[in-house]
Amino acid sequence: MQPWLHRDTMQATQGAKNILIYGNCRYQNAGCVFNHDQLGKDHHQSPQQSDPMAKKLNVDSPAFTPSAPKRVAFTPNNANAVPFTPLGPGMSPAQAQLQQQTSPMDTGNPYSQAAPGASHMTDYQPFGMPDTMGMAADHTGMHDAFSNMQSLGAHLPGIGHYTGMQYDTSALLGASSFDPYTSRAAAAAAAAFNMPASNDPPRYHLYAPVGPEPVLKGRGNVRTSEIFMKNELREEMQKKQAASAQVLLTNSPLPPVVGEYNTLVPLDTTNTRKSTTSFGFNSWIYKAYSSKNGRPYCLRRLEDFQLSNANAVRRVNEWRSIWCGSIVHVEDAFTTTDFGDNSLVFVQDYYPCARTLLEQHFTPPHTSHGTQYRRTMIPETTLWSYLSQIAHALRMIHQAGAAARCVELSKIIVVGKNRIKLSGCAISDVVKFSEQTPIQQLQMQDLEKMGKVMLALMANNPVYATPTLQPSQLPSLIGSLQRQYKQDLVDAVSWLLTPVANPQQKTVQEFLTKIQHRVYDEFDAALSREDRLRFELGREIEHGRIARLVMKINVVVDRPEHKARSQETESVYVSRLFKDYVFHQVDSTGAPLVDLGHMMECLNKVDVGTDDQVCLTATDDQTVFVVTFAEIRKHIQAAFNEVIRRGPSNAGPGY
Ligand SMILES: Nc1ncnc2c1ncn2[C@@H]1O[C@H](COP(=O)(O)OP(=O)(O)OP(=O)(O)O)[C@@H](O)[C@H]1O
Repeated sequence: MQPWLHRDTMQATQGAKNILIYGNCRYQNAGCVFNHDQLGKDHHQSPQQSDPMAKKLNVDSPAFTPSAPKRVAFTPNNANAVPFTPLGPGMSPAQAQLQQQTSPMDTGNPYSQAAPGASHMTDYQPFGMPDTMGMAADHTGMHDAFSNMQSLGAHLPGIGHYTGMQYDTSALLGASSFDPYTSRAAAAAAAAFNMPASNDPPRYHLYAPVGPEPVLKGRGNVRTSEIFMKNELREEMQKKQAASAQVLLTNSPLPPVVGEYNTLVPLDTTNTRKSTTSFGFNSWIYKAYSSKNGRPYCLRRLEDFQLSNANAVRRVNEWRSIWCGSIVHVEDAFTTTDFGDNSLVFVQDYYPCARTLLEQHFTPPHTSHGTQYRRTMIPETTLWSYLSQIAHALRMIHQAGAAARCVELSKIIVVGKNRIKLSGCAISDVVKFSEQTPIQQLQMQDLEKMGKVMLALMANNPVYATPTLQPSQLPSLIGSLQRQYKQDLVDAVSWLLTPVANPQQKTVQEFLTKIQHRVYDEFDAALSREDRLRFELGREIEHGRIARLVMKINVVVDRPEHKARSQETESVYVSRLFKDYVFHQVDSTGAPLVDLGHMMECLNKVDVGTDDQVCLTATDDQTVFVVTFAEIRKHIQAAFNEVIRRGPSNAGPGY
C-alpha cells in the first residue's frame, strides 16, 4: 500500500467520525480529505451553534456503522511512551486501595470497551464528558496509543481519577453515562432478543463452570480440589495411561508379532496356574498393538486348539455386531502358529488396569491355614449395580439370538468404580461349535450363572459361583443372606437360581421387569457419574490453556539477556508487572498472599483477553498502569513472539 493512500484513507475515516461525533470536522480546511459536503451543510456548524444533543444524535445523522474493533492501544511500537507516574508521595496505602478498587472484577464501567481501543479514544469523547485530554483535537489517527492509555487511567472519570493520594473510582463503579457501542451494552440488548451479542466468536475459553458445582467459590477461599481434577480420578487416569503404554523391556519369550498384532504384554501375571475350567483349554491373555491402527487390544489365546470346522470362527461375526456398554467388544478371531503351537486367538477391546470380579473381591490373603477370603460385606448399591449391568448385557446378547455362556467371576472385568463388563463372550460359541444345545437352554443357563455370581458375591465365597454348588444348599444360603441384605435383592437372586421346567418361562426380559426400579436407580447414578466426569473434563480443558500461558510468561520475564530492567521492552515490562500482580501479592503488612482463586481468575481473564481493567504497580511504587486483560494478553504474546523471533525455537506455530 502506498503511504499517501493509507494516510488519506485514515484521515477520511477520522473526518467522518468527527462529523458524526462532534458535529464538525476541525480539519475540514486543513487538508482533511473527507468529503465534508456529503453530509450536508448542517454538519459544518460549530458545536456551539448547534444543539449539544443534536450534534451527537439527530434525525439527520447518518447511520453509525461501528468499525471493526481495532485494539491497537498497546503495541510494541509504543515502547518509548512515558509511563504514568502518580504525583503524590507515599503511594502504598493509596495503591492498596486502588488495587482493590480496580481489581479484575467486572466493574460495570461503561467506557471499558472504549478504553483499549486508542484509535477510538483519540476521536471519541463519551457523551457528557469534558474534553479534559484535548482528545478531540488530536486528529492524526495513529498517535501514541500507549500514552493515551496511561493518560486515560490518570484523567478519565470513566476509568478512575488518580489525584495524588486519592483514586476516585466513583465514575468507574457508577455507570453515569451510557455508551451504546460497548460490547457489554450490545450484549445486554442482544440478550433481550436471545441473539449473539456480536459477530465475534464466542469466548469458549472463558473460565466458567461446566457443571452444577461452581468452580471458584470466591477469592481467597479456594481449595485446590475445587479447581483441579480430583486426585483419585487423576491417579486412576494416569495409572491407566501408564498401563496402556507399558511394554516389556526384557527379552520377551513371546513372539514379536502375532498376525497384525505386535508388542505383546501378558496381562494374567497374577495367575500363573492356568486352569481349563472356563473354556476347556489353557487360556492366556495379552495386551498387543494393532499394526493397522496403532490401538492396543486384548488378545485371548487358547493353547493347543485344533480347529475342526472353519465355520466355527465365523461365529465371531455375529458377536462383532453386538455393541453394549457392559460387554467387552469382540473384534476378531484367528488361528495362528506364531506361539509355536496351534493357538486360537480372540481379539477384544482392551481396558487398562481391568481386574476380574474374582480379583477385585476375592483376593485371598496368604495364611498358613489355606485360602481364607476376607469377610467384608459388599455394599448393596454395588451389588444392584452389578446385577443391573449383567442383566442388561444378557438382554442385548439374548436379543441378538446368542447366549453369553461365560458368566463367571473370572470372566467379568471391573473397568471403573462399579463398572463391569462381560469379557469371555463368543469364545464358547467357537470352541463348542459342534455342541447342539438349544439356544433357550443356553440363555436360561446364563441367568442361572448370573444368580450364582451374585450369590458368591453376597455370601463372600467364590465357590458358590462354580458348578459344585448343590441345589440342596440353596435354601439355607438364601436364608442366611436375608439377614444381611434387603428382601428385594435376595428375592431377585433366588428367582435367578430357582430352576424351571420350561426355559421360556424364565427370560432376562422378565427379570429386568422385576427389578426395573433398581435399574432406573442405576441409570440415574450413571447419568450423575457422567455429569461429574464432564465437569472434571471441562476443568482440565481450561488448565491446559493456563499452563501454556504460565509457560509463556516465564519464557519472557526475567530473561538473562535483560541484565538491567531498562533493557526490557514495554511488553516484557507489562508481563513482569502482571506476573508480580498475579503471583507475588502481599497484604498491608507485606506478608505474602497466596490466593489460588486470584491467580486462576487473572490467568483465565488474560487467556481470554477480557476488557476488565487491572492496575499494575511497579515494585518501586513509582509506576502504575491501568490496563485491560486483553492488552496484557497482547503484551505477553508480543514479548513471546519476540523471543521466538530471536532464536531457533521448538515452539511451533501453535504457540
Ligand atoms: N479386555 C480386557 N482388557 C484388559 N484386561 C483384561 C481384559 N480381559 C481380561 N483382562 C485382565 O486379564 C487378567 C487375566 O484374565 P483372565 O480372564 O485370564 O483371568 P484368569 O483369572 O487368569 O482366568 P483363567 O483362569 O481362565 O485364565 C485379569 O486381570 C483381567 O482383568
